[in-house]
Amino acid sequence: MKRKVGVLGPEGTFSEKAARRLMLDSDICYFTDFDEVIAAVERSDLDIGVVPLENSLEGSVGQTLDALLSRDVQIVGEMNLEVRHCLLGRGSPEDVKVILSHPQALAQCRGYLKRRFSGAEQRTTGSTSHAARLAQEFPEMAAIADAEAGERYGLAIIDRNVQDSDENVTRFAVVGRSTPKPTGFDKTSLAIYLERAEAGALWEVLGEFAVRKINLTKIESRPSKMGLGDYYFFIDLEGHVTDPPVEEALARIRKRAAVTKVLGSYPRTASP
Ligand SMILES: O=C(O)C(=O)C[C@]1(C(=O)O)C=C[C@@H](O)C=C1
Repeated sequence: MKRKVGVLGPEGTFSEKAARRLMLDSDICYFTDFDEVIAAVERSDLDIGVVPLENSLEGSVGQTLDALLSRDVQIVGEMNLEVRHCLLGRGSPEDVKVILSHPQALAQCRGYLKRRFSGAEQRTTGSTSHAARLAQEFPEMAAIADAEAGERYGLAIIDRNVQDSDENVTRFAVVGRSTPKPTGFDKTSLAIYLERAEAGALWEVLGEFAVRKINLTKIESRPSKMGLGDYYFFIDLEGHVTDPPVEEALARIRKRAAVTKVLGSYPRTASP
């Protein structure tokens, strides 16, 4: 039986592109946002979901991090996708009065939009392909989306490669329900909450990794939503949660931190 894979819809999103690159033989199901995808994995309505985690120009995707933290799922894989945006529409550039896209995509093209379309109104949509579907209906609207979404919705390419840098890479998480076995080339993602952030608390947590020569590939803070200045720390490290040094470090950190949640331990991609 084909695996049921959930992504942001409608057809033609970058999330779908990432999912198809990873799993050729699958049934793709479309959802309105990343939390919906992750919730469907949690309910076992899906085998897996593919959601964006972070982008090289715009940073983390907050909704994905929040859903991974609050829901009972595991990251089971990751993949990096080069994101090339096009300006798509039915008319010529002079006809464009409104530019539509997902907030992440508009932000990745901020410089271009300011330079070339400072007079146009920008409106956010649920996804890049949703923008393309809307632009199909209104000639004064143009969408920032993938060239393939343009083909699917019958739009012309007004401009190609409109992202602000060619180094525009989005890292996607593959989300499932159980932890993959160690491969010897793994990554572990954690969320840590230090209730009483005393002086040196974060330093002590990081020290547990440093003394065991565990390499961290990412650390960032995200609001706990319990008050201004109160944060969760999201940490990625090289290694599997069953590797003895990682296990030891986590056992020590659990004594110190109010929350230590393993978001997943999964094979890491060779590219950074
Ligand atoms: O709207 C889409 O096409 C998506 O899959 C979402 C998304 C994102 O939120 O990061 C995915 C990749 C790009 O970074 C831009 C948009």
